[in-house]
Amino acid sequence: MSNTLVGTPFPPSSSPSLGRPPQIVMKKSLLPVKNMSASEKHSVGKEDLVRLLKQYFGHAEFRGKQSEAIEAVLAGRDCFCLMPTGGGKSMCYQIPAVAKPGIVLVISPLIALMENQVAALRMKGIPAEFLSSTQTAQTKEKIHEDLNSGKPSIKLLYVTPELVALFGFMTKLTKLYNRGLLSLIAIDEAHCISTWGHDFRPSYRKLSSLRRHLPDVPILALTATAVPKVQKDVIESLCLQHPLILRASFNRPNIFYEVRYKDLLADAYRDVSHLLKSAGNACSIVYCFERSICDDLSGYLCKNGISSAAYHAGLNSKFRSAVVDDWLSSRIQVIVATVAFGMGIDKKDVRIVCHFNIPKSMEGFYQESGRAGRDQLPSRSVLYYGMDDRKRMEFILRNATNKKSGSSPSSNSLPEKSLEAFSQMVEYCEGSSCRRKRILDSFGEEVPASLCRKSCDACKHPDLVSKKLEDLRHVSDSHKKDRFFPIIIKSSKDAFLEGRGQDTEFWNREDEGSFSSEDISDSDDGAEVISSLTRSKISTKAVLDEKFEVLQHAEEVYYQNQGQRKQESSLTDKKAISETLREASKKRLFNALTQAQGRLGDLSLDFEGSAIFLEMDCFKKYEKVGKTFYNSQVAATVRWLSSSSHEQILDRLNANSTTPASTNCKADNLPTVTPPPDPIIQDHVPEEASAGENQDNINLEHSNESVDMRAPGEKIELPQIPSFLEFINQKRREGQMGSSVVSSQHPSRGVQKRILDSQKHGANNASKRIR
Ligand SMILES: Nc1ncnc2c1ncn2[C@@H]1O[C@H](COP(=O)(O)OP(=O)(O)OP(=O)(O)O)[C@@H](O)[C@H]1O
Ligand SMILES: [Mg+2]
Repeated sequence: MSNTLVGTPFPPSSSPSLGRPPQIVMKKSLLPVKNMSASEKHSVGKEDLVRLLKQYFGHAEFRGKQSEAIEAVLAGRDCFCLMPTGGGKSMCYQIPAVAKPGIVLVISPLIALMENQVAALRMKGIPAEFLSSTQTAQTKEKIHEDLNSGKPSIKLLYVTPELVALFGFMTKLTKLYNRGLLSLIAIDEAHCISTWGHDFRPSYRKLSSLRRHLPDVPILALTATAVPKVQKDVIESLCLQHPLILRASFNRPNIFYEVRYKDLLADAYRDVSHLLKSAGNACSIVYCFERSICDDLSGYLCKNGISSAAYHAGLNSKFRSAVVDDWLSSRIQVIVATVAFGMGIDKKDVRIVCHFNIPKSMEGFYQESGRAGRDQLPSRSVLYYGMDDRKRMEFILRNATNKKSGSSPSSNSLPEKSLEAFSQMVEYCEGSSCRRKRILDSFGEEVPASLCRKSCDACKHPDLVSKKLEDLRHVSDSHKKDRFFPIIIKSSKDAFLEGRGQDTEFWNREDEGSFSSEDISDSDDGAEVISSLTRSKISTKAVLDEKFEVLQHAEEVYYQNQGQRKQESSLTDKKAISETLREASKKRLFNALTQAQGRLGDLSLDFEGSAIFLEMDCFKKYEKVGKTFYNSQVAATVRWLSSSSHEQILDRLNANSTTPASTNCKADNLPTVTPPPDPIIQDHVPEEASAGENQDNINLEHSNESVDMRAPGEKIELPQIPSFLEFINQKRREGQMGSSVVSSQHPSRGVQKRILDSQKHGANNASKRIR
């Protein structure tokens, strides 16, 4: 064994606890890296490395390009390592950590990922630590103490890119570097640095300063998903110098690829349930693009005897951790998740990865489906393709603003880039050729179709797949003719415009962390994309909404300052509109539509889509106000459906559609009728009021919508929005008059009432019924 090989410095510990590095007995003193000669750097022989692999990790030999990568970095060379999901990239920096003196700095995007790896390493007796805001000050202090000591015991230090960007931490790293203690910088999931990648994280961009601050330390960039453009971007951004570029094949021969067509299935949920049941108790992941679908589908699976749980960023972190623990330890079989789940999860026996909605890019799809079969045993990837999902995704990608791409010069064409990437997924689903070849082609890997060996549906059952695609085309054609398409498109669009897109996490992996700006990326945030989209597209309504929001916020701050924080938060909870309530409302509206169909004859409607749309309408108006108003609005809509005419219903559904599709479909044939009013808050309206009688109604949230619907010349004055000062002064006056208690219990109603009052005076003809 060579002199520089660390040997067996870490006696394996059976139960090392996090935050307490195991006692380390160093056989040799650590030599500062900078003091090593070039020949010494090369001196760790291949047999030594295999020995360490066996000793610490129990593996007999290196896989793929592992040994090349390890040898390169041990020789002090930069390396770009492209290996498939589950290919064993972590080993490329873990072996150097035990083979070489000094500390390996690992930059990793997720805290969960770091925690997992650190725990696993410590179980193997390798001193590893991570730094994040989730740790106690005491733990962090211990780590820093160790780093500052003469002979740090830590061999691998995991940190987030956000931490590296902090001046204070960079200073610490520079000190370690100057003492010759930094042996390697490993950047995991390195594709996150590129705006061309599917998972861009602005914080990764800041890693470009590493080379400047720590010039002599070799950098190892690792990823499973980098198309040539991304590869170039990563290498340039990290300033890698003459890196060794290692590319292992992306082929995952043990995964069978299949596409199922939702539009040809009677019930997609039932199909998923059958699929999972057919695999016995196999461990599986189902990816959905919305939180509500995760909840809903998981509930359905549970009802059908499959142990499953939902996982998404809308659940609190304790609950999510419990779900992951249960799933990792096989207490639950299926995890139904958004893309917030999975990066870095190393569960070997996942047998099925199912995409219930089409992913936004081939890279994402490859990475997610690649979580199947990490043990190299036969596994399946099943993608459920639906035309509505496709349209929805296209709409979202087209409208995603460039904000996400930060200040990168190449950021101007983000929507085009995204759409281009998405088109590969559509081709994957709608094509009849080998799925495996399509995946590999998209990564620039040219392979013959024979490589597949009938391990995708297109190669195994070519006639069946062709037949399905033919059927799909028929359905698609008749869909265009018969279905009330605008509703679906409108509802999905509105979901985004009105902020519901926060439930959609296709781009939003890192919100899994949700700890602090140090730990997660701060600008790659779906909500931001949505809000800028909202601003640009519905500016008129947004002006009113925004003011209302500012007032609400001011009011909240005011009361918080008055020491009423507790009362306020319990009020917020009470006002919250839960997903369960929303689902129940959809069902009510669906039933009302069915009854309207019974009353009026053929409505030619997609009832489910229409119910979703109407519910969304109620939700978007009253999301911020609370569930009482929302419930009233749903009830009013149900009543309105029970008394409206055929034309009024169609008109209401169609009038709100602004997509081009609306002009292609039924809208053209509809008679021009006076648009019916939106059903509005009718708490104060007699039950028997007809839709026609509601015409004069106006309410706060859609007063400007109502203006649009009126005949030209019929003007409605918008309510006066009080200034912040006016608002606060009035609150004070109310307080002096003893009315603050009432207002504080319903702060937003307080504002609302005043606006409604001014509306009453200002728009006489429009506000008759409000009180
Ligand atoms: N040489 C090897 N022989 C056998 N198993 C190995 C070898 N190297 C790594 N593994 C195992 O392969 C699994 C995947 O390793 P790892 O998590 O490093 O993959 P990865 O390439 O980082 O995947 P991902 O892209 O999903 O993060 C681990 O369970 C690891 O123990
Ligand atoms: Mg990995």
